[in-house]
Amino acid sequence: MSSREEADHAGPNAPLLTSTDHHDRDLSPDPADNVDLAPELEYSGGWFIWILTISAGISGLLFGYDTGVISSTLVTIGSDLSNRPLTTLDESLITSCTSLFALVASPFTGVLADKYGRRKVILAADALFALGALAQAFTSQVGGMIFGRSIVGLAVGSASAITPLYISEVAPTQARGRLVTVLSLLITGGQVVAYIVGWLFSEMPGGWRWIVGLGAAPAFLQFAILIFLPETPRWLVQAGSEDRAAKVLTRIYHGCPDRDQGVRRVLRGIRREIEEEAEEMGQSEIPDANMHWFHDTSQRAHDLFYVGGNRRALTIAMMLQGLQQLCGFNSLMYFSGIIFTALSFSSPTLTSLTVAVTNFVFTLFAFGLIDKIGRRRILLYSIPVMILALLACAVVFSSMEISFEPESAQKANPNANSNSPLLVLFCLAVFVASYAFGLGNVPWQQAELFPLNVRSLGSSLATATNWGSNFVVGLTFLPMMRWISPTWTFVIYAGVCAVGWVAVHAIYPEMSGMGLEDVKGLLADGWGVEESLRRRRSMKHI
Ligand SMILES: O[C@H]1[C@H](O)[C@@H](O)[C@H](O)[C@@H](O)[C@H]1O
Repeated sequence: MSSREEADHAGPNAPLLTSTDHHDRDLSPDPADNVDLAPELEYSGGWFIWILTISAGISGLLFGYDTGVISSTLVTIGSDLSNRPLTTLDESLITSCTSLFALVASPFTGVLADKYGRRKVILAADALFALGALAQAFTSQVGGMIFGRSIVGLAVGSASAITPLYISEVAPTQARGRLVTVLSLLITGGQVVAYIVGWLFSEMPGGWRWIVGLGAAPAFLQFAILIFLPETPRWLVQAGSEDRAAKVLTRIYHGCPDRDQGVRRVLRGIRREIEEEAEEMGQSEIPDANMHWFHDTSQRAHDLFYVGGNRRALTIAMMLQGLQQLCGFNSLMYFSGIIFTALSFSSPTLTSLTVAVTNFVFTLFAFGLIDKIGRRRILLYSIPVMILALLACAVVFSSMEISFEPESAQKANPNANSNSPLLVLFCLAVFVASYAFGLGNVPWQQAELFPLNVRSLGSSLATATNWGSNFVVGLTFLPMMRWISPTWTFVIYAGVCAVGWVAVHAIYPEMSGMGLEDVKGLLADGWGVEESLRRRRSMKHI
């Protein structure tokens, strides 16, 4: 038996740790705490973890719906707002205010999630989702629409920072990748639903009010369910409620043959992390989250930027999130209607649906394979396919006469009898499929990179990078298509992906199969790439 197995066999019937245990504890290393060496339990969770994941994941559905709904909304509003057709400025403001406010909300989310808990932040985001949806549905002014979309932006920003973190913190290690990918499935599923709803209501007078207003329904549903669901065990221990954390873990590991062992192992890992943090801060007790809140927040920010391992985690998470957006994927999400109109497809909205559906279907493949293939490998395999697809698109575009000037939509199509539009569609579908398989979901695994004390702050800054880059792409795509040509626009996106591949290869370690509490050691003295690959190889041999 390995030392680690012995540690966890400290007795399956030994009582679970209680909130008072840590006061009697000596901080010197205890062999039973040696979680680094222990094999992870082969347990990927029962029904309870699925309920938690799907309930929290409804935020993803809302995020997808509210970002996917914009293209059909814009084309169906007509003159319903402010008694005039929308100007180009109105359209840009209505589209980009959501990403901008998401960018504003995400950094604060981390601070609030540490103080009030992860669950309360999700509930607050629900209230904002519902308010924003209703404000849009009942407005008669362009300004009201921008207000509603901005409120939705605050909701999307906080939900996208907090939900992956909640799921990572409740998930058993062996299923963490898949469970966080459920969130990506719900985001991309929400985008498909948005496209379908948009298409169904587009002919109805005032149908756009239903399109945007329907976004309130899942928010009410999630609010009702989440009230009954627990806070994450990690946050509970940090807040001094170890008894409650043990209860939640016992439910999570309910069907596991070694349930008590699993619960003890996770609790030990969390406590060890908190104790190390306390030691580093020169304290002898676990910090009380309420009393030391202000001090903790500035300490966390300091730790995030000045502790090497945390800074490395932040660099990786921000790099991945920036890459996810700067590869240009969302230009298809937001402007595929315009692209397919310029390519003279007879039904641009229906053609756009292929983008959303491909995105969803390949996220489904990622869901099935991510824990087997591993996060790093899935990216190293899929990014080159994205590059080839983008370059192929650029080549086809260079052989076409195509214009993205607004007035060109009315002109005769010079490519009417060529196969080029179909070829572009095919290349875009390959690009979307490879994106969905890797970059579309792996960056949302971000929470696992950070140790507990800086997890929510780090995750929210990485999420802010996502929204900042999303905003840049949304703002620059059409001008780039017009001014430097579609060919060069796609070559630039391919270049971003190539740089991203090199960065992933150099600094992103393999996180699959690692406990959340083991990550700190991995990034402590370097990027940990070799070490992580060694661990993964040896895990496969256990
Ligand atoms: O993970 C999601 C998903 O890939 C969506 O399709 C995309 O629109 C989002 O920007 C991204 O964060």
